[in-house]
Amino acid sequence: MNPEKKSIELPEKYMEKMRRLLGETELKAYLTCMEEETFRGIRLNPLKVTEDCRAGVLSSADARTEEPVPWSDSLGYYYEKTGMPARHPYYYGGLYYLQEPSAMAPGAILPVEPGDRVLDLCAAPGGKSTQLGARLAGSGFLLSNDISASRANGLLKNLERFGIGNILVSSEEPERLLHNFPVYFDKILVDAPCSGEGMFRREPSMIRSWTEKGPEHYIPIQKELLRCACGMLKPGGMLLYSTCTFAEEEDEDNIEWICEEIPELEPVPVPLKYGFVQGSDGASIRLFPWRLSGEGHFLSLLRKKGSPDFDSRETRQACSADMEKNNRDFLKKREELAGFLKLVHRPVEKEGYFWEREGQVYLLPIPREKLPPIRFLRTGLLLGTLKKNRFEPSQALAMYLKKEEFENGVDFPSEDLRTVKYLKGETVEADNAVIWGKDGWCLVCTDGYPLGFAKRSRMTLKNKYYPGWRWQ
Ligand SMILES: C[S@@+](CC[C@H](N)C(=O)[O-])C[C@H]1O[C@@H](n2cnc3c(N)ncnc32)[C@H](O)[C@@H]1O
Repeated sequence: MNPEKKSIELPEKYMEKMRRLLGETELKAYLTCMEEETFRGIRLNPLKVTEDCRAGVLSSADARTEEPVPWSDSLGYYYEKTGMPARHPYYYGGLYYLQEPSAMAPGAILPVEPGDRVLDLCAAPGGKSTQLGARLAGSGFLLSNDISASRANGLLKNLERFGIGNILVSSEEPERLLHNFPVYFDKILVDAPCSGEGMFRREPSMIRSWTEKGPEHYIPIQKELLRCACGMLKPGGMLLYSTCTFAEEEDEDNIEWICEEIPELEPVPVPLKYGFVQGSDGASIRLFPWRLSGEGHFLSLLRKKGSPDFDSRETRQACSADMEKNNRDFLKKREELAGFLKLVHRPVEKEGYFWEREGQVYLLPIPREKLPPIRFLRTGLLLGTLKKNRFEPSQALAMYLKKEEFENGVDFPSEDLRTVKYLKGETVEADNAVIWGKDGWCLVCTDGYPLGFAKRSRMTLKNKYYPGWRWQ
């Protein structure tokens, strides 16, 4: 499958460890596979890609349709080294995310359901958050956090590009999150920073950083992440801990430690399918690159004993009455927004709470009073900005909508040069074959998938695509 050979030198200390973990035969298989080409994958966005257009999207993304990533909920596909899925307008339309195939497992195995409160504690750049957010299908919400503010910016862009509106994005210390969200979440992912042993083939620079900062550097960080995350988990809730390292001291040993610290936690065995290898605790799993088509990951699923609260239906009914009142009052005060929403053929006023801060209007997934004082990069879906007597819609709103959900639009074929021109920020001219509606705000699409907004005057489209999102 991977004919190209490459040579990777591994530190002796690491080799000894792997020999102990694997034994001679498996070690040989490991070393052989380290000379082969790395696996590359894309994961489709189920919020945008329907069954009937799946084949077309995959072929545009240069993906191999005959071989889905087995553990990816039928959303992941492989592509060859020569493929360039990030150089297609569909990538800009949020139709898929580029993700190493083994990294698709945690987001597929954590059993997220619509309506859940989900926390992704170490979320940037958003591979797993985009997956978890899509699984919520617009109901419940996802708090995506990363301690690095610069990385969290990229995370936000990826979530917005995927069209996920029910998000909170923060850049906070886990301890501070714990203080503000004790015993709060139904599902939590801790995709911890680690020594990265599973990434050595894909990113050989990780080998050097392993010799400088090996497992010992990461263990205390991982324990702290687990301690805080478990404190935020509700009884009956599930937590998935994952790393991209094979080191037992960062993997099973941490799980054993947290289960001793918090006796209400119990490991939930992950089914041994697809070539997964059982961890030494009998419940967790490893993905090894010589056993399956992926680079390497460790996963452990934990459950907090006790029953989930069953008041959620009542709470939701009360919430929807509050939401209606909040939004009615808001629209009375903000006629510019009310006027703009006449162009939107989707009941956004039933999908969250309108809230304004410094001229920006958001659709919050939870009432404003429930937002704790933490460092948010984003609170819900940014709908747009209130200017003097007018409302300017955001890029995030364009990505949230479907083509038919906006009154005025233009739809360029993806191979039409005007599509890339639009993505580069240029003014483009439309024609009668591709445009509908009237002058004013216009949703620019490609093959039926929204890319952003433009301001239309006759056939001229003044570009409103965000500069930070442009085609490079
Ligand atoms: C393995 S990466 C996460 C990858 C991400 N889950 C994805 O799928 O795209 C680990 C992340 O943890 C973040 N991180 C490191 N220490 C942290 C801490 N104490 N709290 C929160 N995030 C942390 C890093 O900035 C890094 O982005």
